[in-house]
Amino acid sequence: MLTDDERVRKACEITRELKIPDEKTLPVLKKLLQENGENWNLIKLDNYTALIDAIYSLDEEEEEEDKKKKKKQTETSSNGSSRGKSHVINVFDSPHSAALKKQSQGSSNRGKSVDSPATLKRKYETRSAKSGSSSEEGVQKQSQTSDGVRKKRYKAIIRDITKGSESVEISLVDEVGSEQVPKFTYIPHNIVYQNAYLHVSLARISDDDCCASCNGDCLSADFPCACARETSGEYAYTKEGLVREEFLDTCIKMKKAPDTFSKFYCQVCPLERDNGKCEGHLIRKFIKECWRKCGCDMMCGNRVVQRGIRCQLQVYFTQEGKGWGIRTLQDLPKGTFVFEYIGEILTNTELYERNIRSTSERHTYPVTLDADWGSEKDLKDEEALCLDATICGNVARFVNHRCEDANLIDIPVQIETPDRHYYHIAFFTIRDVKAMDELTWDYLIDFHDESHPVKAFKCCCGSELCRDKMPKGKTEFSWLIMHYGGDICQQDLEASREKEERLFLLKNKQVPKRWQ
Ligand SMILES: C[S@@+](CC[C@H](N)C(=O)[O-])C[C@H]1O[C@@H](n2cnc3c(N)ncnc32)[C@H](O)[C@@H]1O
Repeated sequence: MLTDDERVRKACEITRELKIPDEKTLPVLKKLLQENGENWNLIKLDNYTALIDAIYSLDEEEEEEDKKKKKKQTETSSNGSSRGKSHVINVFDSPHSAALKKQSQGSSNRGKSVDSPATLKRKYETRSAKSGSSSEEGVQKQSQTSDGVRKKRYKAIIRDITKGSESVEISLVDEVGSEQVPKFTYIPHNIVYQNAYLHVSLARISDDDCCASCNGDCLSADFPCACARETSGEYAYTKEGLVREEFLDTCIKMKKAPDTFSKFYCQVCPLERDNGKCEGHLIRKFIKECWRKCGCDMMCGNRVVQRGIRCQLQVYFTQEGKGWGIRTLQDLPKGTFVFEYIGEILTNTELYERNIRSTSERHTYPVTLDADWGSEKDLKDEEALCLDATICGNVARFVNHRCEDANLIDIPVQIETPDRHYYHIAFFTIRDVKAMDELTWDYLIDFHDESHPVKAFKCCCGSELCRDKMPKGKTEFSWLIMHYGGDICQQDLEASREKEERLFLLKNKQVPKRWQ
């Protein structure tokens, strides 16, 4: 662990490499630290991008001031003799004058006070999350006027895409430097678009569905409260705020080997508009958090998702052709809650109509809320719900797909209503994740499904088990075996229940000896 002095020294070493003197670095650094609640992680981010940007912004302003001064001098002298005018230009253009100018800038810096945090923030925040054309010009102009060094450095485009609506700031950076900033409105909570009907009311929460007599932290009580009943009498979370391993592993297994779990089949499926033939909806495991009628407090260990994002995250432009993605800026242990998928709550009909109207959107952002359709009678199109983060959403709208070995899983979470027609989609880490790793989710796309009305994107996930790279006609199972080797006989393949079990093991690289 470095001391503050060592951190400052390190920051100066970096800026000195860019020929920035310490007397310029230090006051800016001080202001940035004040502004960010002494958060060194943000300062160090992407090799001190925020710091370097703030220093350059200061330079830009000074250059601007210099230009104005020069202009004024020129104007004044043009009112006098023309010799005076050329003299001013010559002095500023000679090598000697450049050195003089540098010196005078240095001294003016020492005398000059650094911008207030608010101004620095404004400079650094070159655009708001909802971009307009003028801010886009700003980004382009920046790259045109940059010198060689500046072109290479990372450009932080948005300091906080959440616009202060989350308890952590989430920056957006573009290391490639050529991408348009995404256009969407950041919302930290789901919101009904128009027709969706959410059965949320206090009257629906019966005594059995809450823990009115609890106090403080339910996880510290001697016995699990009513809210743990949903998860077999044990809370889904540990005291450290992570999803319990056993619960998490069952959820993972459910995703990877769905055919070994119960499914609900609609008679006429709202998702299969054309032929209506239902492919089955998994009856998922839910987490149930304490809520309004419960007696515990907000810091109760059984309230994790509802407290919102706590991890340090960043949106960045991926190099592999996936567009924008999300990475973690800190190590995350297995079972950490990362974010919820937030968007507009639409009925299936509304989504369908929206999709018909939409012009060629490169990326898509809807997720169906079908984790417990089995608990209701057949749902109609105008009842079935989904979340669409295309226009309004949170950071989760940037989560990219990865085949088979993604590091996040979505788990349905019941919070304000026992009725699972509406619920929250929360993302947790499946394994330990290292700082700067991209956070990914397996969208479970079948890349070879030609009957699907929406053509899947060309997958660039980079996974060894990429299903898009799987040769056409190969079953997923044989593709995995091809990858890991093994002499599985046809009978093995046919033993379908076990097959799913084996698929799960193969995907987790736990291939039993006899199969290798
Ligand atoms: C929910 S968005 C994810 C954020 C998106 N990358 C962006 O720039 O806004 C889903 C879209 O991202 C792109 N995408 C996600 N994962 C991908 C992958 N593995 N390969 C290629 N494109 C991917 C696809 O265009 C997809 O429709």
